[in-house]
Amino acid sequence: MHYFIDAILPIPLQKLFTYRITSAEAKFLKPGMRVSVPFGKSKIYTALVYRIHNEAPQVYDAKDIHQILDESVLVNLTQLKFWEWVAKYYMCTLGDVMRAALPNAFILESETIISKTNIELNDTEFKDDEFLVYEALHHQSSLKVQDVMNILDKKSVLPVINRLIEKNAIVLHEEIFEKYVAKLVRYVKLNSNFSSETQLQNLLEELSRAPKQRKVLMTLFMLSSKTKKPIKVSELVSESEATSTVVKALIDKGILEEYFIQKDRVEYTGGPNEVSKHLNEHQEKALSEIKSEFENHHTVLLHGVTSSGKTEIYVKLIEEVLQSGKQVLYILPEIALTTQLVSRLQNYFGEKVAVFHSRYSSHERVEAWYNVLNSSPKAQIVLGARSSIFLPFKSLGLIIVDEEHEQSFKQFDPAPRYHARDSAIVLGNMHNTKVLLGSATPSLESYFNAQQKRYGLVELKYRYNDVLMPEIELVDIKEKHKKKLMKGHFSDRLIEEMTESLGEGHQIILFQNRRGFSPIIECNTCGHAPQCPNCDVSLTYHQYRNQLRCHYCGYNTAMHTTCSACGSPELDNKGFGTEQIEEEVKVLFPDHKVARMDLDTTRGKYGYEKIITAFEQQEIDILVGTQMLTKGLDFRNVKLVGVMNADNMLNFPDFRAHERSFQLIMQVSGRAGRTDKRGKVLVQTYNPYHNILQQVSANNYEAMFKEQMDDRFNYKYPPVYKQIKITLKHKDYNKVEKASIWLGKSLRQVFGDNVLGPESPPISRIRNQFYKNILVKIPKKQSLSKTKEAIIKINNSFFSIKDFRAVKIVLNVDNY
Ligand SMILES: Nc1ncnc2c1ncn2[C@@H]1O[C@H](COP(=O)(O)OP(=O)(O)OP(=O)(O)O)[C@@H](O)[C@H]1O
Ligand SMILES: [Zn+2]
Repeated sequence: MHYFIDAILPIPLQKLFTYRITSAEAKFLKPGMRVSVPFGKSKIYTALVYRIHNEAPQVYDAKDIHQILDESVLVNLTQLKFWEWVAKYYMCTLGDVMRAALPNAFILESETIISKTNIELNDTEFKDDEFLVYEALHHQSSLKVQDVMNILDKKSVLPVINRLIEKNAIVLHEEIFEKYVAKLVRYVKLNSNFSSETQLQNLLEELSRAPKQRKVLMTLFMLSSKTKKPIKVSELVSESEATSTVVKALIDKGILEEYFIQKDRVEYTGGPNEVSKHLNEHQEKALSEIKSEFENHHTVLLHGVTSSGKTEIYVKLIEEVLQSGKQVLYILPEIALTTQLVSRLQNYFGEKVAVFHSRYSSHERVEAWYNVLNSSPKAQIVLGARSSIFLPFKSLGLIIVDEEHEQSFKQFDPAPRYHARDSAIVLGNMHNTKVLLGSATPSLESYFNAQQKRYGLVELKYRYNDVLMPEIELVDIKEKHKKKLMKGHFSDRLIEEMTESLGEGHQIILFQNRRGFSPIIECNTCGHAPQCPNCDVSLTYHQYRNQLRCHYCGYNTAMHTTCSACGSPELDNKGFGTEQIEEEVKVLFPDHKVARMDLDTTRGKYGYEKIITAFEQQEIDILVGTQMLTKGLDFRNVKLVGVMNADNMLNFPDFRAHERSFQLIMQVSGRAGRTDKRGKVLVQTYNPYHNILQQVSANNYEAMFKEQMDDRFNYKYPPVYKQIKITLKHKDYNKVEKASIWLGKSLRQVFGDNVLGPESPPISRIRNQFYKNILVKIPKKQSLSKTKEAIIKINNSFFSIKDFRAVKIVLNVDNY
């Protein structure tokens, strides 16, 4: 009898590949183990065993596998089932999913580049073959897998490489990552030897001969009685008018004790092993509602206003799950922005929290994988970005999707183009586990699902501490321009409020949407932006054709010379960025420190952490930023938030622009007044009567939801219709045009008017490839899987046309 495996290769192959194995290998191998296999003429890949069987392939001779790479299963059966769902739902291959799911270090291939780490290791730690490779890396900076084969004069080198990775001796080229170490601040306190009355008396007596030291000590007592916060050395020195030598003398004598805390991880907490907070009555009620909703629903949406203390509720739920010995998956939109949350959870759960993110080194990711796989106590709570849904969970007890409305849960490129929230819900189903979605501004689709009773819904309307929601004031900048009350992009009202806030020692956040750079035409006089007559979106300016175009239906018109609303000739390609705002702030408030948080300033390794920490430590008075600022950050001293221009968000050419604007403004407003005093938000706009802004200032999510849903019904957009976007790419414009017309026609024959396009996207050429988009809208009652089957069938006929074969097609399911 012959034995074979079907294997998943980490490349986009439509079918699994079959390899021959020996009967001994067949006994040992299980689905979910890795093997290395030859592919093509000379390539070697890491593949994953999917099925073991006795059926020889019909059309080719199966090759032998090279080598077995695992001693036990690396990917469990539930994961394989989940991969299958992802591949089917998002219309990609299992190889695509494998590549997204496994840390790179697990899928070595012949092209992988290997280099040495900076860690010097002892020669005795290596086996002979490992040493040869390690040695070679001292003479040349990097090696390919093929080089390693030559060095060792054998083909099966992946196990050697794997062992070297485990020993931290080598890394794969893409990843060199260091952990951020926050700047340490030096503090002092009285040594605990002097805690009793008498000891203290004796000490003061003793110090009567050292008046300077005595003064420092008395100052320390004075400061400690005034505040509960730790006392900084620098503060003590300046308050007691002493020198740091005097303080040092006291430390050397063992009278004072110096200590360090990472400033960004402390203050309001009692150290690393805090117990979870006592919930207030609203939180308590929400918690019990969540539990009762879970009795009838697999997924529950927690709609809790900003700063209502949702995180503390999650903590209570996590505690319960941990007691049952199960694992918790807590996913967040962008881990880099959530240092704050990591430390909050670590305060409560210490080592049990594992963080998983693509920016971590291969070693760390491999370690996290094994910890989860083995249900190690070190990874009972996995806090991660979207890719953490692919970890090898054995017994999930709860999935939390925080800030569920965030767009960054969706992966746009490369395949699998999955949405981590939606996939997490499916994952939860497979594990028979509850899923909690949380947000202050839920996505329309989740709220819609809650209304349809598919999800349970729990509302939490009060901020923790009963602080009122920030007061929102709309500032009409059209009016201000007319009355000459603008300085640059700042209205007199904003300057007034900023001055007052700074005077009181509070911090300020100024929000300017990154998308301000998008090519939208806006009238300088009335703020009107030309709209598409067929769709609910603004038209986009295409410079090279001097046209206004709609991205959705292809409507186009020559660029207007005057505003179609007010007739003014002052049409402007709007878009000012954070940088410009920062410059203006420097001129307006030269005595205050301003910083900027956007893609440019956070690029470095510790970009985000540095800025967030500096803002927390109040080294920055005014922080200017993009939507990065809006995500779940918890600052204590911010009282004022300024939204520089609401219009460029509202006019963004996307059917979700209004929903997004509401979410962004509500979220950034939510950063104000989180402690005791009510915060204030100023929203500058040309159009204060815009419904979205009215809904924002009334904090009326339900009204926004209702109105937007009406639009979605009328224009057949999600969540009412589903949609699949099909993108065609080729370097020859005529070819892609012809191909897209053919495809559009064929799709229309099946789906009729629910096909939009083909249409050139606003950036129609990227890296010398021309793009065309086709959108397929899918009514609720039309079967999604049948729709996909039809699309695949049409695609197959497409590729059977010789002329089109070189055109690349990208399918994006739920492309929003
Ligand atoms: N029960 C509680 N006891 C003490 N402090 C609490 C409690 N609940 C919340 N807080 C504090 O209130 C602040 C806001 O809570 P949290 O960050 O959990 O709100 P949130 O609902 O997640 O907000 P957002 O949606 O804006 O991220 C935090 O500093 C938190 O520590
Ligand atoms: Zn249109």
